[in-house]
Amino acid sequence: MSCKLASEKENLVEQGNGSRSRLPVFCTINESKRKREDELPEMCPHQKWEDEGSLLPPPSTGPRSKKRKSITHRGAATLRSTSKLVVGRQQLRVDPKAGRPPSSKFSAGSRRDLSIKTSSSLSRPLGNQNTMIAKPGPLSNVKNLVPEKPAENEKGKAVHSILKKKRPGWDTKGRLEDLEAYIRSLPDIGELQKKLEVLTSENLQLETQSQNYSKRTSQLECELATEKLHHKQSELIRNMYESELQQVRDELSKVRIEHQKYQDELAICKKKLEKVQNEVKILEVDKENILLECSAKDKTITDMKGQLLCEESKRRDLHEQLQEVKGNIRVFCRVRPFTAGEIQEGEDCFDIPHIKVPNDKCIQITTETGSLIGAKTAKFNRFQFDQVFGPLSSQSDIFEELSQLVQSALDGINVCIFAYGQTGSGKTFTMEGDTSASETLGVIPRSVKYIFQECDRMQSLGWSYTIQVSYLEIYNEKIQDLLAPSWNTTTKYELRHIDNETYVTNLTKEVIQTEEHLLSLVKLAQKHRAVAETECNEYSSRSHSVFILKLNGINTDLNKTCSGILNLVDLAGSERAKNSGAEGSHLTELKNINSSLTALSNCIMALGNKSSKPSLHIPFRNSKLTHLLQNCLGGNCKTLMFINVSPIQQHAQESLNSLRFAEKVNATKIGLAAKNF
Ligand SMILES: Nc1ncnc2c1ncn2[C@@H]1O[C@H](COP(=O)(O)OP(=O)(O)OP(=O)(O)O)[C@@H](O)[C@H]1O
Repeated sequence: MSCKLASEKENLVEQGNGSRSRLPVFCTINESKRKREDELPEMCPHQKWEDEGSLLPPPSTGPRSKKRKSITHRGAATLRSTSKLVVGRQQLRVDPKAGRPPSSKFSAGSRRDLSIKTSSSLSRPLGNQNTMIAKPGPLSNVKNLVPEKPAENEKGKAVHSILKKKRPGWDTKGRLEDLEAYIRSLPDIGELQKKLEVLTSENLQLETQSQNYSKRTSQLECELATEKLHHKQSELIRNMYESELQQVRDELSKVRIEHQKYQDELAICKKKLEKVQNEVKILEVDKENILLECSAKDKTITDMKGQLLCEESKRRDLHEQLQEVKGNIRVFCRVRPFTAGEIQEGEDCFDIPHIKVPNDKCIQITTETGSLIGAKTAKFNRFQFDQVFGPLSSQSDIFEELSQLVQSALDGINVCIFAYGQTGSGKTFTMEGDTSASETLGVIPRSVKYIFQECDRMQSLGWSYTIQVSYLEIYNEKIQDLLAPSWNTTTKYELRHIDNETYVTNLTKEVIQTEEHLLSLVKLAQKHRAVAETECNEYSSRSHSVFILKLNGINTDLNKTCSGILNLVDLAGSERAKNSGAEGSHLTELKNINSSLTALSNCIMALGNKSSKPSLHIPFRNSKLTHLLQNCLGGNCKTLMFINVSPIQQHAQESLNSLRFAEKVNATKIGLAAKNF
């Protein structure tokens, strides 16, 4: 029984244009014959196979198949555009469509080999199949080359039917007939050749076309690659620009927001500006009104200033008249309290048993006098003065009464204020005070403060002042400068007279601008005194200190000047030499002190008598003190004598002496004070 070997194996067939087409190869074999063939002894396998009338060799298996394979290779067929069918030594062109050689007859050689060859150049083994039928490939021309299935045309059907016939081995003729019939059924080889030629030419055209297409394809691919590159570049650039654009857009949106913000602020500012401008307009109107008011007020001020000057002039006149009434020489009495060291614990420092101040103009000192029978009797010594200050009186109480005299000095009058009394009676406390506290400041710092205040007030009236200070001491009739940069006793200070004015040679004159400046000068003076104290015991008690303030005023509006001198004198202790029991240098000191105090007393007395006796000589030059103060004593000056009284019982007699001296001074009437204009 013959069977079809599942032989639809596909083979690749190269075509003219280089492409490949898969061709199925059919292989049929009569299996029963093959069995029989295997059973045949010593037969040439070709012979056997040919004898059985089969065109195709059986599938190759084992040693036999190798032989067949060789046959097959010899007869191997590779379908190309041109195919040849070789039968024996005859080559027949095969028309694959017709499936038969052009001639229906062909002779078989002694060795009846059957093989199908393709053009040698492209031939390639198709495997061990014996029969091949090319199936239609992708090209239409190739389709024509491949014969249809034998069963699909008439001739093929006939061949098939012939081949299917069972011929006995011995029926050689029959088998030949079958073969001839089969050959006849094959297509016309000439036609096939023509078709092959056409196909070859078409194939060449197609190859050329294909090459052109390939070139064009590679060219296009190149262009495409370039285009792609350009496209990619453009894309990159676009991306870059898009990114930049985005950034710019972001920035723009930010700027727009900022711009909006600024516009809002600008609008607010504009509103504010408008408001301020309106306010400015209102203010300008106000300003004009105020300027008008100011000019009106200026006129009023000028008028008032004139009035004030008149009033000031009247005030000065009235002040002078008042001072006149009060007297150009006045006496104030001050009783100091006990110091802490002078009383027992629990005792009242203000309670002084032997001194009483019945009113502000009277003082009573009780002294004891011995009688003949030995019993002591109390004697009440009463004195009347312009003002009496008890132990409770403060520094400010004192200055309140004094300030009018300081004002006189500012008005251009020479003023002398003396502190007279025994040692320790409170002279220095009254004149300088304790500079550690404002309440305990004495006459000197308070006068300066008052002068500065008055200078400010007078400035509004057109007055400007210069304040010049000198501070000296007279010890044993010798002048010492307390404001010298350093304490020295070698410098000579002499009294001179120029233009009716007394001055001291080499004396320091400090122009002071502030109170502080003055206080620093007071401290310097205290320092010099302390040095002098170490050189000479109780120096300050035995010297007269003179604080001199020269006040020079100028009023350019009134074209006036004024010059006044304020002398604040802390006199030396007024102890009587015979009572003190002093000897030697101390006695000399006391004598000098007493002679100068007597000279002062004499001068004051003489000044008092001068009104009735104009030719009366005033002994100013009897002491350095009166010589120095001669221009500040007398008719054109004002004098205030402070009598300081000690609270100590043992000092009562000395106190009485001071009070009696003061009483005499108080009784003196000096002529009218004259202004230094
Ligand atoms: N009014 C007073 N209130 C309180 N203490 C006073 C008063 N007066 C003077 N003293 C005190 O009494 C003491 C003596 O005073 P002060 O030194 O002023 O006397 P003095 O007369 O100047 O003496 P001297 O002649 O020795 O200089 C001082 O301790 C002083 O502080």
